[in-house]
Amino acid sequence: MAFITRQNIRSLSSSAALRAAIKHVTVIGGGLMGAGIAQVAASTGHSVVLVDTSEDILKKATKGIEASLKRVVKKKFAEKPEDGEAFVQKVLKNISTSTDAASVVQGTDLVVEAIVENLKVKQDLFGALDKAAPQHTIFTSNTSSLPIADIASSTARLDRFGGLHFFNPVPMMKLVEVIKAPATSQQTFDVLLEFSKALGKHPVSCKDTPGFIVNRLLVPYMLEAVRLHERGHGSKEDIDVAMKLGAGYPMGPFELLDYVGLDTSKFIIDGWHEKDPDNPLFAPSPLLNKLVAEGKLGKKTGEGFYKHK
Ligand SMILES: CCCCCCCCCCCCC[C@H](O)CC(=O)SCCNC(=O)CCNC(=O)[C@H](O)C(C)(C)COP(=O)(O)OP(=O)(O)OC[C@H]1O[C@@H](n2cnc3c(N)ncnc32)[C@H](O)[C@@H]1OP(=O)(O)O
Ligand SMILES: NC(=O)c1ccc[n+]([C@@H]2O[C@H](COP(=O)([O-])OP(=O)(O)OC[C@H]3O[C@@H](n4cnc5c(N)ncnc54)[C@H](O)[C@@H]3O)[C@@H](O)[C@H]2O)c1
Repeated sequence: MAFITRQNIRSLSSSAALRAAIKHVTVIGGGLMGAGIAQVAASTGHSVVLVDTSEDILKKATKGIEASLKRVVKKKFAEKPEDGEAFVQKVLKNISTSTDAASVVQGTDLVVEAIVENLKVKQDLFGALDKAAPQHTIFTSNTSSLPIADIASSTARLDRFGGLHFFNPVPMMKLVEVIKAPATSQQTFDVLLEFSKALGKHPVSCKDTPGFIVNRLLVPYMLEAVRLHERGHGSKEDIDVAMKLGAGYPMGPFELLDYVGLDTSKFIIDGWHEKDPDNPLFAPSPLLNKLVAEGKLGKKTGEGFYKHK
């Protein structure tokens, strides 16, 4: 047991205060990431409103959350399945849904945006929310590849705007990249670090630099895997097996692309190509473009590089 000193009483109470700052969370976008973020926030006692553009999408998201929670409790409450079912119901009660973002943010402490990876669409959303949300509300984006400062520029709350980059699948992946843009205040950043810990995640501090930490390293690897296959130097199956058995990765690059979504992957790479058109690393991939044009977006549509049941 640690000695209780004046200093650690002070730091305990300040971290408790930072945690208490976030009770009501609005998650915008009920796709792969937004549903996972809503699930984890609700599982850790936050009151969550999940927002998307239609009731049908929200119903599908809620069903997905329930299925994922059942997988989580199967292990966690293996000895007492009835407690597991009670936990699932309690978590679901913490989540409500809406198609009207501007009205729900009026009662929220934190907005986590997880909509399509498009700068203009994100800026339009935050521009509208900035007028509706109270002064104290912190805005965050789960963007994979866009500068937080560019997204925040459509608002007048640059000091209360940061990045919270979660990883897919959110209920299983322990990391959150917490991004401090140049204008993000230290207090906002500290609240976001504490919020990530309150979710049971491990936060790392990132600057607002391209790809933050993980994607700055992961994207070039994924790009090279696709190029290697396009050059005819390896089948996608062999490349995937090689990286799993040779490098110890849980998924090969093509399996991971299907898991992330080929539309999202294309948004990321097209955005970087637009910013840096002479960089051959970011040149478009004919194979990726063809699959997206055919509506083969990966696991979420049943087919991408592979067929999924
Ligand atoms: C040239 C142009 C090319 C374009 C390239 C562009 C590249 C751009 C791509 C970059 C994308 C970046 C995206 C983003 O910004 C950052 C990311 O998120 S990157 C993705 C990070 N994620 C990973 O790397 C995942 C790797 N995979 C895994 O860790 C595991 O495979 C898995 C997903 C955890 C699944 O585990 P498995 O053992 O394989 O499979 P199981 O099904 O047995 O699951 C194990 C265990 O986990 C439980 N579980 C799995 N999923 C969920 C869930 N959603 N909810 C709840 N529980 C889940 C499952 O029940 C099992 O539990 P157990 O049975 O053990 O109790
Ligand atoms: N897929 C991944 O592995 C992954 C991982 C980390 C971060 N991200 C990032 O998270 C964000 C979302 O990715 P995703 O994979 O969940 O995408 P997704 O396509 O699965 O979901 C996006 C959701 O946003 C909704 N949406 C779009 N515009 C909206 C608006 N204006 N208002 C409300 N809802 C709107 C869509 O209807 C859709 O349900 C992107 O910025 C992406 O780069 C993705």
